[in-house]
Amino acid sequence: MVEAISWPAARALAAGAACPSKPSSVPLREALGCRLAAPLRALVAVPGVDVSAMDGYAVAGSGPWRVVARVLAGGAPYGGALRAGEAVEIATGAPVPAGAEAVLPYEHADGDVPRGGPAGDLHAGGAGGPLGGPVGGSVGGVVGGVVGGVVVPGRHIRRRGEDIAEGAVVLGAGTVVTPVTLGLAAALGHDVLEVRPRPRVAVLVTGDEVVDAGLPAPGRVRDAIGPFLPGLVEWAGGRVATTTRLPDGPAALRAALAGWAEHGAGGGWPAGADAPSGWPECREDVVVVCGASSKGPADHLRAVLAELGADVLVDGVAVRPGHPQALARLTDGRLVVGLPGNPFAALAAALTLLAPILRELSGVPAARETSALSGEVRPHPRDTRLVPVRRSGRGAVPVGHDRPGSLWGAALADALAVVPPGWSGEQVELIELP
Ligand SMILES: Nc1nc2c(c(=O)[nH]1)N[C@H]1C(S)=C(S)[C@@H](COP(=O)(O)OP(=O)(O)OC[C@H]3O[C@@H](n4cnc5c(N)ncnc54)[C@H](O)[C@@H]3O)O[C@H]1N2
Ligand code: MOO
Repeated sequence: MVEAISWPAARALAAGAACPSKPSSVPLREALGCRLAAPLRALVAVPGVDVSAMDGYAVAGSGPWRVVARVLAGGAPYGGALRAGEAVEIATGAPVPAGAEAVLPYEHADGDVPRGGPAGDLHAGGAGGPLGGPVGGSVGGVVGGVVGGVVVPGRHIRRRGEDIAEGAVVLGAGTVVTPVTLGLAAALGHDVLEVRPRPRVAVLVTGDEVVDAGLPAPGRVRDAIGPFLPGLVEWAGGRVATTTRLPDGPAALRAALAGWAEHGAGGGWPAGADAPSGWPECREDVVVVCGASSKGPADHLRAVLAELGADVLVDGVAVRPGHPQALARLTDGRLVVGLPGNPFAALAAALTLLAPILRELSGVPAARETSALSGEVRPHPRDTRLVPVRRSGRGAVPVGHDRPGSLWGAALADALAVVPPGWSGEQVELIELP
């Protein structure tokens, strides 16, 4: 057991306690924010065939050209090869017929070309489009008609694989999946991505005085930690799988940490235990316990961890706020993070112990930033202070309202400044807030 270790040591120890998750295939939507576990390859070429880059006419040889067909994106391609002097009316993205040497956009075509919303009508394939006259008619530009103009060979034809060749590696393993990555992956034919999956987090909110909704009665407080954890966990690369309210008392906490499967033999709750209703089987990677971290009569976390034979890795951190935080490993390998009940202290502890664990498990890196600090800051002689700040042209400025029981300052802030013990004005690290 380690007593109140320094803040940097606690953060490093938390990161080192996590074993990175095994790669798995997940549907595109679920991959957002994860790291690619394998390079992303093009399963198809882009474009997949030679296509037109413009709405107009695909032409062969020199003009004028007789319009022999119309080809729409998504419609049947032109069956044969174009011969010199022939053209097909073509939509952007439609396959260019064999033999076509260039595409002549409508607006560069001479002759009796009807006007009026060519692209939209052509894409829609609707009759009444610009060239929507009867097939075989004699108006210039319609099938059977004639168009002229000047073309540059190869112009306005996107060749197969010109943007991305089939089989090309477009992103390396380790890339973080962004919304744009999902679009690219879909364009390249992927339905699933091989990623480091998001670690699953179970949240246990303790405290008989804690209520979930409405105005808290005298002596009660609204849960302010449960509501911020899912977003924080998601931001750090994980996912909150369950949030469970527990009554004060060691039995419920012990049972919840040990898991329903072990304690609910025969489907029942252990005799004498005040069982939380609907407690799901707890098989997440990390369990977060909110409250019960200190030394009061209702603070049972340490005793329960000891009973369960957990390996306590961190027992108190020299940081303000948040010093009663804890980290332990259960015998089945799951990590338990103990957050203090005071909400700003819980946030500080979540950023100290939980976020590094989730980042290590998911492989999603944290932004690193240092800054000058201006305004009044009182360093602590022995402990690191985490101070809510806003960035400004003259450095990070404390926003105040930073009592351990209140999230006001952190809600006004865009980062926490890490003020080391005995700080004397040098640049400080900023931890980004979710
Ligand atoms: N004798 C000592 N007492 C305390 C110490 C200490 O070292 N020795 N440390 C203090 C510090 S610092 C903190 S932080 C708190 C930590 O308390 P616990 O983690 O044991 O949490 P509780 O006692 O249950 O609650 C503390 C405080 O927070 C409120 N609370 C609890 N859960 C929530 C929640 N989900 N949302 C909003 N507020 C919550 C609770 O009502 C209490 O007011 O211990 C100090 N005491
Ligand atoms: O540090 Mo407690 O963690 O002050 O609120």
